Amino acid sequence: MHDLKNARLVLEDGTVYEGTSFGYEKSVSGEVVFYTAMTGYPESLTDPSYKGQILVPTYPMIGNYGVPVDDECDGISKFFESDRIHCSALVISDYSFQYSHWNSRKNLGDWLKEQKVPGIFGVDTRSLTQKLRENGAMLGKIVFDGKEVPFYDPNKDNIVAQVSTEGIMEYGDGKYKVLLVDCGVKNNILRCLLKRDVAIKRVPWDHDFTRETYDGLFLSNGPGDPAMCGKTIENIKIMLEKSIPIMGVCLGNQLMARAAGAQTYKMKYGHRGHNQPVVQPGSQRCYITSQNHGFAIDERTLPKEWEPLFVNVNDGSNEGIRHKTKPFFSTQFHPEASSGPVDTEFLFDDFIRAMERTDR
Ligand SMILES: NC(=O)CC[C@H](N)C(=O)O
Repeated sequence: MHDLKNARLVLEDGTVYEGTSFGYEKSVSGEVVFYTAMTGYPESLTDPSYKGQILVPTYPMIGNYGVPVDDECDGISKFFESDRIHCSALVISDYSFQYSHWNSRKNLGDWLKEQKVPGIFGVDTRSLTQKLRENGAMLGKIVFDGKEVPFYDPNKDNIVAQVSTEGIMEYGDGKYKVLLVDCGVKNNILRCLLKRDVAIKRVPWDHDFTRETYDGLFLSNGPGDPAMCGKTIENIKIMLEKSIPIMGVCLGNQLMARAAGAQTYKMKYGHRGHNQPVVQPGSQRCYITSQNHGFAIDERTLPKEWEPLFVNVNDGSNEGIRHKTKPFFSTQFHPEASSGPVDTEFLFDDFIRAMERTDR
Protein backbone atom coordinates (compact mmCIF):
# COMPACT_ATOMS: atom_id res chain seq x y z
CA MET A 1 0.00 0.00 0.00
CA HIS A 2 2.94 2.35 0.65
CA ASP A 3 4.29 2.49 -2.88
CA LEU A 4 1.02 3.55 -4.51
CA LYS A 5 1.61 6.45 -6.89
CA ASN A 6 -0.47 9.56 -7.13
CA ALA A 7 -1.97 10.57 -10.45
CA ARG A 8 -4.23 13.41 -11.51
CA LEU A 9 -7.31 13.60 -13.69
CA VAL A 10 -7.14 16.88 -15.61
CA LEU A 11 -10.23 18.10 -17.48
CA GLU A 12 -10.13 20.26 -20.58
CA ASP A 13 -11.39 23.26 -18.57
CA GLY A 14 -8.35 22.96 -16.27
CA THR A 15 -10.10 21.29 -13.31
CA VAL A 16 -7.81 18.84 -11.51
CA TYR A 17 -8.83 15.81 -9.41
CA GLU A 18 -6.09 14.16 -7.38
CA GLY A 19 -6.21 10.38 -7.17
CA THR A 20 -4.14 7.32 -6.33
CA SER A 21 -3.15 4.79 -8.96
CA PHE A 22 -4.25 1.17 -8.66
CA GLY A 23 -3.79 0.17 -12.31
CA TYR A 24 -1.17 0.64 -14.99
CA GLU A 25 1.02 3.70 -14.62
CA LYS A 26 0.82 5.59 -17.86
CA SER A 27 -0.53 9.03 -18.83
CA VAL A 28 -3.55 8.71 -21.15
CA SER A 29 -6.30 10.92 -22.54
CA GLY A 30 -9.87 10.53 -23.81
CA GLU A 31 -13.47 11.60 -23.35
CA VAL A 32 -14.59 11.49 -19.70
CA VAL A 33 -18.00 9.84 -19.25
CA PHE A 34 -19.96 8.79 -16.18
CA TYR A 35 -21.86 5.55 -15.80
CA THR A 36 -24.58 4.97 -13.19
CA ALA A 37 -24.73 1.16 -12.94
CA MET A 38 -23.90 -0.33 -9.55
CA THR A 39 -22.42 -3.53 -10.98
CA GLY A 40 -20.92 -4.80 -14.21
CA TYR A 41 -17.39 -3.39 -14.35
CA PRO A 42 -15.94 -6.54 -16.04
CA GLU A 43 -18.56 -6.25 -18.80
CA SER A 44 -18.25 -2.48 -19.22
CA LEU A 45 -14.47 -2.46 -19.28
CA THR A 46 -14.50 -5.06 -22.08
CA ASP A 47 -17.33 -3.35 -24.02
CA PRO A 48 -15.66 -2.06 -27.25
CA SER A 49 -18.10 0.90 -27.31
CA TYR A 50 -16.04 2.52 -24.50
CA LYS A 51 -12.96 2.76 -26.71
CA GLY A 52 -11.28 6.15 -26.23
CA GLN A 53 -13.27 7.00 -23.09
CA ILE A 54 -12.25 7.51 -19.47
CA LEU A 55 -14.92 5.72 -17.50
CA VAL A 56 -16.29 7.11 -14.21
CA PRO A 57 -18.67 4.77 -12.34
CA THR A 58 -20.90 6.78 -10.00
CA TYR A 59 -21.26 3.81 -7.66
CA PRO A 60 -18.57 4.50 -5.06
CA MET A 61 -17.08 1.08 -4.29
CA ILE A 62 -15.55 -0.76 -7.23
CA GLY A 63 -13.48 -3.94 -7.31
CA ASN A 64 -15.15 -5.82 -4.44
CA TYR A 65 -16.13 -8.83 -6.53
CA GLY A 66 -12.82 -9.10 -8.40
CA VAL A 67 -12.40 -10.16 -12.02
CA PRO A 68 -13.89 -13.39 -13.41
CA VAL A 69 -11.94 -16.28 -14.85
CA ASP A 70 -11.65 -15.99 -18.64
CA ASP A 71 -13.50 -19.19 -19.62
CA GLU A 72 -14.68 -19.77 -23.15
CA CYS A 73 -17.78 -21.46 -24.50
CA ASP A 74 -17.99 -22.12 -28.28
CA GLY A 75 -15.14 -19.69 -28.92
CA ILE A 76 -16.82 -16.86 -26.99
CA SER A 77 -15.68 -15.66 -23.58
CA LYS A 78 -18.27 -16.54 -20.93
CA PHE A 79 -17.91 -13.49 -18.72
CA PHE A 80 -16.30 -10.75 -20.80
CA GLU A 81 -17.80 -8.75 -23.65
CA SER A 82 -14.66 -8.91 -25.82
CA ASP A 83 -11.06 -10.12 -25.53
CA ARG A 84 -9.64 -7.02 -23.81
CA ILE A 85 -10.28 -3.81 -21.90
CA HIS A 86 -11.19 -1.00 -24.29
CA CYS A 87 -11.70 2.14 -22.23
CA SER A 88 -8.65 4.40 -21.81
CA ALA A 89 -8.81 4.54 -18.00
CA LEU A 90 -11.04 3.98 -14.97
CA VAL A 91 -11.67 6.70 -12.37
CA ILE A 92 -13.38 5.66 -9.15
CA SER A 93 -14.09 6.82 -5.64
CA ASP A 94 -13.23 3.84 -3.47
CA TYR A 95 -11.12 0.87 -4.61
CA SER A 96 -11.74 -2.40 -2.82
CA PHE A 97 -8.37 -4.14 -2.39
CA GLN A 98 -10.25 -7.17 -1.04
CA TYR A 99 -12.46 -9.12 -3.42
CA SER A 100 -14.76 -12.10 -3.13
CA HIS A 101 -16.94 -13.86 -5.69
CA TRP A 102 -17.47 -17.49 -6.75
CA ASN A 103 -15.81 -17.02 -10.13
CA SER A 104 -13.28 -14.29 -9.43
CA ARG A 105 -9.63 -15.10 -10.08
CA LYS A 106 -7.79 -11.82 -9.62
CA ASN A 107 -8.26 -8.30 -8.41
CA LEU A 108 -9.26 -5.41 -10.61
CA GLY A 109 -5.97 -3.56 -10.16
CA ASP A 110 -3.92 -6.53 -11.41
CA TRP A 111 -6.20 -6.92 -14.43
CA LEU A 112 -5.81 -3.23 -15.29
CA LYS A 113 -2.02 -3.56 -14.99
CA GLU A 114 -1.99 -6.66 -17.22
CA GLN A 115 -4.06 -4.83 -19.82
CA LYS A 116 -1.97 -1.65 -19.50
CA VAL A 117 -4.96 0.47 -18.53
CA PRO A 118 -4.63 3.11 -15.79
CA GLY A 119 -7.07 3.27 -12.89
CA ILE A 120 -7.21 5.87 -10.12
CA PHE A 121 -9.20 5.92 -6.90
CA GLY A 122 -9.88 8.50 -4.23
CA VAL A 123 -11.57 10.86 -6.68
CA ASP A 124 -14.75 12.68 -5.67
CA THR A 125 -16.78 11.06 -8.43
CA ARG A 126 -19.95 12.82 -7.24
CA SER A 127 -18.58 16.27 -7.93
CA LEU A 128 -16.98 15.02 -11.17
CA THR A 129 -20.34 13.62 -12.33
CA GLN A 130 -22.14 16.84 -11.43
CA LYS A 131 -19.58 18.73 -13.46
CA LEU A 132 -20.07 16.46 -16.48
CA ARG A 133 -23.84 16.83 -16.16
CA GLU A 134 -23.58 20.63 -16.05
CA ASN A 135 -20.94 21.07 -18.75
CA GLY A 136 -21.70 18.02 -20.85
CA ALA A 137 -19.11 15.38 -21.76
CA MET A 138 -15.56 16.71 -21.50
CA LEU A 139 -12.13 15.64 -22.64
CA GLY A 140 -9.71 14.68 -19.91
CA LYS A 141 -6.40 13.03 -19.17
CA ILE A 142 -4.78 11.00 -16.44
CA VAL A 143 -1.35 12.42 -15.76
CA PHE A 144 1.47 10.59 -13.93
CA ASP A 145 4.58 12.37 -12.62
CA GLY A 146 4.01 15.40 -14.83
CA LYS A 147 4.30 13.17 -17.93
CA GLU A 148 2.09 15.27 -20.18
CA VAL A 149 -0.10 13.94 -22.97
CA PRO A 150 -2.33 16.04 -25.25
CA PHE A 151 -6.13 15.92 -24.94
CA TYR A 152 -7.70 13.46 -27.35
CA ASP A 153 -11.23 13.45 -28.77
CA PRO A 154 -12.10 9.88 -29.87
CA ASN A 155 -15.17 11.16 -31.73
CA LYS A 156 -12.96 12.79 -34.35
CA ASP A 157 -11.48 9.45 -35.49
CA ASN A 158 -12.91 6.29 -36.98
CA ILE A 159 -12.33 4.17 -33.87
CA VAL A 160 -14.74 1.50 -35.11
CA ALA A 161 -11.94 0.42 -37.47
CA GLN A 162 -9.73 -0.15 -34.39
CA VAL A 163 -12.13 -2.52 -32.61
CA SER A 164 -13.82 -4.34 -35.50
CA THR A 165 -12.75 -7.88 -36.42
CA GLU A 166 -9.96 -8.03 -38.99
CA GLY A 167 -11.09 -11.25 -40.60
CA ILE A 168 -14.38 -13.06 -41.05
CA MET A 169 -15.44 -15.29 -38.14
CA GLU A 170 -18.19 -17.89 -38.03
CA TYR A 171 -20.16 -19.26 -35.06
CA GLY A 172 -22.87 -21.88 -34.64
CA ASP A 173 -24.76 -23.97 -37.15
CA GLY A 174 -28.34 -22.83 -36.51
CA LYS A 175 -31.16 -22.59 -39.00
CA TYR A 176 -31.07 -18.82 -39.52
CA LYS A 177 -28.01 -17.38 -41.23
CA VAL A 178 -27.21 -13.98 -39.80
CA LEU A 179 -24.58 -11.68 -41.22
CA LEU A 180 -23.30 -9.58 -38.33
CA VAL A 181 -21.51 -6.33 -39.09
CA ASP A 182 -18.93 -6.03 -36.33
CA CYS A 183 -18.44 -2.38 -35.44
CA GLY A 184 -17.21 -3.45 -31.97
CA VAL A 185 -19.74 -6.16 -31.10
CA LYS A 186 -20.37 -7.23 -27.51
CA ASN A 187 -20.17 -10.97 -26.91
CA ASN A 188 -23.65 -11.11 -25.43
CA ILE A 189 -25.12 -10.15 -28.80
CA LEU A 190 -23.42 -13.27 -30.21
CA ARG A 191 -24.69 -15.34 -27.26
CA CYS A 192 -28.27 -14.02 -27.60
CA LEU A 193 -28.32 -14.89 -31.31
CA LEU A 194 -26.69 -18.30 -30.92
CA LYS A 195 -29.20 -19.48 -28.32
CA ARG A 196 -31.96 -18.79 -30.88
CA ASP A 197 -30.93 -21.27 -33.58
CA VAL A 198 -28.72 -18.87 -35.51
CA ALA A 199 -25.46 -19.32 -37.44
CA ILE A 200 -23.42 -16.12 -37.42
CA LYS A 201 -21.01 -14.80 -40.00
CA ARG A 202 -19.18 -11.92 -38.35
CA VAL A 203 -17.61 -9.48 -40.81
CA PRO A 204 -15.51 -6.29 -40.50
CA TRP A 205 -17.28 -2.89 -40.41
CA ASP A 206 -16.27 -2.08 -44.01
CA HIS A 207 -17.07 -5.50 -45.52
CA ASP A 208 -19.32 -5.36 -48.59
CA PHE A 209 -22.33 -7.35 -47.39
CA THR A 210 -24.68 -6.16 -50.13
CA ARG A 211 -24.24 -9.10 -52.48
CA GLU A 212 -24.23 -12.04 -50.07
CA THR A 213 -26.95 -14.48 -49.16
CA TYR A 214 -28.28 -14.54 -45.59
CA ASP A 215 -31.58 -14.53 -43.70
CA GLY A 216 -30.94 -11.51 -41.51
CA LEU A 217 -28.50 -8.64 -41.13
CA PHE A 218 -27.35 -7.52 -37.67
CA LEU A 219 -25.74 -4.11 -37.09
CA SER A 220 -23.70 -4.13 -33.89
CA ASN A 221 -22.89 -1.59 -31.22
CA GLY A 222 -19.59 0.25 -31.42
CA PRO A 223 -17.56 3.28 -30.30
CA GLY A 224 -17.40 6.87 -31.46
CA ASP A 225 -19.43 9.08 -33.76
CA PRO A 226 -21.66 7.13 -36.20
CA ALA A 227 -20.87 9.70 -38.89
CA MET A 228 -17.35 8.20 -39.07
CA CYS A 229 -18.71 4.89 -40.46
CA GLY A 230 -19.49 6.12 -43.96
CA LYS A 231 -18.68 2.83 -45.65
CA THR A 232 -21.06 0.82 -43.43
CA ILE A 233 -23.80 3.42 -43.94
CA GLU A 234 -23.42 3.19 -47.74
CA ASN A 235 -23.77 -0.61 -47.60
CA ILE A 236 -26.82 -0.41 -45.29
CA LYS A 237 -28.45 2.04 -47.74
CA ILE A 238 -28.30 -0.66 -50.41
CA MET A 239 -29.82 -3.22 -48.02
CA LEU A 240 -32.71 -0.85 -47.19
CA GLU A 241 -33.80 -1.19 -50.83
CA LYS A 242 -34.28 -4.94 -50.23
CA SER A 243 -36.46 -6.79 -47.71
CA ILE A 244 -34.03 -8.97 -45.74
CA PRO A 245 -34.74 -8.42 -41.98
CA ILE A 246 -32.33 -6.03 -40.25
CA MET A 247 -31.81 -5.52 -36.52
CA GLY A 248 -29.46 -2.90 -35.09
CA VAL A 249 -28.23 -2.10 -31.59
CA CYS A 250 -26.84 1.23 -30.35
CA LEU A 251 -24.26 2.29 -32.96
CA GLY A 252 -26.14 -0.08 -35.30
CA ASN A 253 -29.31 1.91 -34.57
CA GLN A 254 -27.56 5.17 -35.41
CA LEU A 255 -26.10 3.72 -38.63
CA MET A 256 -29.54 2.43 -39.67
CA ALA A 257 -30.98 5.93 -39.12
CA ARG A 258 -28.24 7.63 -41.09
CA ALA A 259 -28.63 5.12 -43.93
CA ALA A 260 -32.37 5.87 -43.94
CA GLY A 261 -31.57 9.57 -44.32
CA ALA A 262 -32.03 10.76 -40.70
CA GLN A 263 -29.52 12.75 -38.65
CA THR A 264 -27.70 11.85 -35.44
CA TYR A 265 -26.39 14.32 -32.87
CA LYS A 266 -24.09 14.29 -29.86
CA MET A 267 -26.03 14.33 -26.59
CA LYS A 268 -25.01 16.54 -23.70
CA TYR A 269 -23.68 13.70 -21.57
CA GLY A 270 -25.38 10.58 -22.94
CA HIS A 271 -26.95 7.59 -21.21
CA ARG A 272 -24.72 5.06 -19.47
CA GLY A 273 -26.13 2.70 -16.86
CA HIS A 274 -28.69 0.06 -16.06
CA ASN A 275 -31.72 2.12 -15.15
CA GLN A 276 -32.80 3.90 -18.33
CA PRO A 277 -36.61 3.73 -18.77
CA VAL A 278 -38.02 3.54 -22.29
CA VAL A 279 -41.64 3.34 -23.55
CA GLN A 280 -43.15 2.32 -26.84
CA PRO A 281 -44.99 5.33 -28.31
CA GLY A 282 -48.74 4.81 -28.04
CA SER A 283 -48.42 2.52 -25.03
CA GLN A 284 -47.84 2.95 -21.31
CA ARG A 285 -45.51 0.00 -21.26
CA CYS A 286 -42.14 0.82 -19.78
CA TYR A 287 -38.95 -1.23 -19.96
CA ILE A 288 -35.83 -0.66 -17.90
CA THR A 289 -32.80 -0.87 -20.15
CA SER A 290 -29.03 -1.09 -20.15
CA GLN A 291 -27.40 1.75 -22.07
CA ASN A 292 -24.07 3.15 -23.11
CA HIS A 293 -24.18 5.89 -25.70
CA GLY A 294 -23.30 9.53 -26.28
CA PHE A 295 -25.02 10.04 -29.63
CA ALA A 296 -28.71 9.73 -30.55
CA ILE A 297 -31.06 9.88 -33.51
CA ASP A 298 -32.76 13.20 -34.18
CA GLU A 299 -36.31 11.87 -34.41
CA ARG A 300 -37.54 14.96 -36.27
CA THR A 301 -35.38 14.03 -39.24
CA LEU A 302 -36.79 10.48 -39.65
CA PRO A 303 -38.08 9.93 -43.20
CA LYS A 304 -41.83 9.26 -43.46
CA GLU A 305 -41.38 5.51 -44.06
CA TRP A 306 -39.92 5.20 -40.53
CA GLU A 307 -41.37 5.61 -37.03
CA PRO A 308 -40.02 5.80 -33.47
CA LEU A 309 -40.03 2.39 -31.76
CA PHE A 310 -39.02 3.51 -28.24
CA VAL A 311 -38.62 6.84 -26.44
CA ASN A 312 -36.61 7.62 -23.29
CA VAL A 313 -38.89 8.52 -20.38
CA ASN A 314 -36.31 10.72 -18.66
CA ASP A 315 -35.46 13.10 -21.47
CA GLY A 316 -37.76 12.25 -24.40
CA SER A 317 -34.85 11.27 -26.68
CA ASN A 318 -35.33 8.61 -29.32
CA GLU A 319 -34.51 5.04 -28.24
CA GLY A 320 -35.16 3.11 -31.43
CA ILE A 321 -36.76 3.15 -34.85
CA ARG A 322 -38.57 0.82 -37.21
CA HIS A 323 -39.57 0.84 -40.83
CA LYS A 324 -43.34 1.09 -41.29
CA THR A 325 -43.60 -1.69 -43.85
CA LYS A 326 -40.29 -3.59 -44.07
CA PRO A 327 -38.73 -5.84 -41.36
CA PHE A 328 -36.11 -3.32 -40.22
CA PHE A 329 -35.79 -2.17 -36.59
CA SER A 330 -33.11 -1.03 -34.20
CA THR A 331 -32.72 0.18 -30.62
CA GLN A 332 -30.51 2.74 -28.94
CA PHE A 333 -30.40 0.67 -25.74
CA HIS A 334 -28.90 -2.80 -25.35
CA PRO A 335 -31.50 -5.62 -25.48
CA GLU A 336 -28.61 -8.04 -24.84
CA ALA A 337 -27.88 -6.18 -21.58
CA SER A 338 -24.71 -7.68 -20.07
CA SER A 339 -24.50 -6.10 -17.83
CA GLY A 340 -27.95 -4.86 -16.82
CA PRO A 341 -31.65 -5.71 -16.96
CA VAL A 342 -32.91 -8.20 -19.54
CA ASP A 343 -36.44 -6.75 -19.99
CA THR A 344 -35.98 -6.28 -23.73
CA GLU A 345 -34.21 -9.50 -24.76
CA PHE A 346 -37.49 -10.45 -26.50
CA LEU A 347 -36.39 -8.16 -29.35
CA PHE A 348 -34.03 -10.93 -30.50
CA ASP A 349 -37.12 -13.17 -30.78
CA ASP A 350 -38.78 -10.48 -32.90
CA PHE A 351 -35.74 -10.56 -35.20
CA ILE A 352 -35.98 -14.38 -35.48
CA ARG A 353 -39.72 -14.13 -36.23
CA ALA A 354 -39.00 -11.57 -38.94
CA MET A 355 -36.54 -14.03 -40.53
CA GLU A 356 -39.10 -16.83 -40.20
CA ARG A 357 -41.77 -14.79 -41.98
CA THR A 358 -39.65 -13.42 -44.79
CA ASP A 359 -40.29 -15.12 -48.11
CA ARG A 360 -36.98 -16.39 -49.36
N1 LIG B 1 -22.80 1.35 -27.34
C1 LIG B 1 -22.77 1.90 -28.54
O1 LIG B 1 -22.91 1.25 -29.57
C2 LIG B 1 -22.44 3.37 -28.58
C3 LIG B 1 -22.78 4.05 -29.88
C4 LIG B 1 -22.06 5.38 -30.09
N2 LIG B 1 -20.65 5.19 -30.08
C5 LIG B 1 -22.49 6.38 -29.04
O2 LIG B 1 -21.74 6.71 -28.16
O3 LIG B 1 -23.60 6.87 -29.08
